[in-house]
Amino acid sequence: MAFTAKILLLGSGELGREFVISAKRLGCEVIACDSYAGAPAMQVADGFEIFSMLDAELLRAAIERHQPDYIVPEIEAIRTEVLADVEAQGRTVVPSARATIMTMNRDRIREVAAVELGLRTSRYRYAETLEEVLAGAEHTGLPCVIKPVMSSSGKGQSTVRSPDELERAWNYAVANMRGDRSRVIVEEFVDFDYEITLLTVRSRDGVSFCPPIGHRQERGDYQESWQPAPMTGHALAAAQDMARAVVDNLGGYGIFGVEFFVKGEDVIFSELSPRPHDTGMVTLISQDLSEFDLHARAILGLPVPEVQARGASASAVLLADRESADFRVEGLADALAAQEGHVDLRIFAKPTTRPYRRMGVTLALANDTDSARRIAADAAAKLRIIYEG
Ligand SMILES: Nc1ncnc2c1ncn2[C@@H]1O[C@H](COP(=O)(O)OP(=O)(O)OP(=O)(O)O)[C@@H](O)[C@H]1O
Ligand SMILES: NCC(=O)N[C@@H]1O[C@H](COP(=O)([O-])[O-])[C@@H](O)[C@H]1O
Ligand SMILES: [Mg+2]
Repeated sequence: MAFTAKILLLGSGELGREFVISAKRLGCEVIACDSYAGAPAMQVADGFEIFSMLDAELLRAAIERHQPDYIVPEIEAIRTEVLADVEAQGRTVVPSARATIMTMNRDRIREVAAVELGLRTSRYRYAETLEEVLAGAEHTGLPCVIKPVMSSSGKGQSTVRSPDELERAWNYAVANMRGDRSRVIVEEFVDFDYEITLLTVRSRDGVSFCPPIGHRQERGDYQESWQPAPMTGHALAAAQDMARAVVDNLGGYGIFGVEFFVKGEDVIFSELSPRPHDTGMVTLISQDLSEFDLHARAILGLPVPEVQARGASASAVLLADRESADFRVEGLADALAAQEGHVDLRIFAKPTTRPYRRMGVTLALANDTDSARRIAADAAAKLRIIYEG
């Protein structure tokens, strides 16, 4: 078959699945990798590989076997040294090996943003012992947020409000971190008015932005998102300037989800994903080209036109509440029968559930973001996970 390009996708969750669909529409061949069988992106890809992407030898072997034109990371937990090696040998890593290394480690990206680029961030300190955690909290003040430097989706993260909680937060972070570096970041708690993801595309046409996405998080994990997030022109311009500086520093082509906290007119850089962002699933309904379409176009070196927004939109998540390998999702007809606005959904068809695992998302398009949020949340509430075992 005459495919446009061959892509090795490292990580095959719900974000990967939508990316595969976008890439397939442009004629690509995609091999989806993850550590378990039946992952969402594997269900729609041309081929799949099941192995731990943290294992350098297995990762190298998969790259050798498939000889991809593009290596597209979809998760953070990847042996990024291998990506640096293969990039040095001439392979294309999306957006760049450097971007994957910097963003996998909170301390590295924080140094780029706060020190090298001088962007506004929360006050912070790193800590490798309980004593350093205590000193860090002295520096930031309380409340503070403690996170492993290697983690995502809020894993190992806690907010500390009184000094006697610091030890528990340190132990929790170390117990839930990824990788082998017992290192945390102690961050000043930012009492923000709202937080946003600014989807930023770096392509052959330069840097462009999607309208800002507002979102609400619980346990460090996203619950609902909406677009456009209302913000002043001044605050949006400040966020765009910071996002541009960061993505130009990281380099390469693709979409980035740049996260900010906003308080009044102050815009504070938080972190970013060098790939589609979970809160950006709202673009599946809100834009003519979704974040996944934009990622695919940018990677392939295709033109990236200005995004056409369809209107006020929102997404809301469907979460599991227990462990099961025998379950089904019901209520799709009820969820899609909203009387108002347009409603759509994605069911990820993951093979197992666990508490708080994201199993699906609802999408709504309405006259204003408040209505879109309400419609998306109502639709999500009509979806039910029926556990058989
Ligand atoms: N310093 C802070 N002050 C206030 N809230 C914070 C702070 N740091 C994190 N949070 C809250 O926790 C959420 C998750 O934090 P962060 O994005 O750093 O974690 P993450 O594990 O990388 O999440 P993801 O991988 O899903 O983006 C933020 O979106 C925000 O709601
Ligand atoms: N915030 C990062 C994020 O949303 N990542 C998305 O979740 C998947 C893992 O889900 P799982 O833990 O349910 O397998 C990842 O593969 C990616 O699609
Ligand atoms: Mg985040």
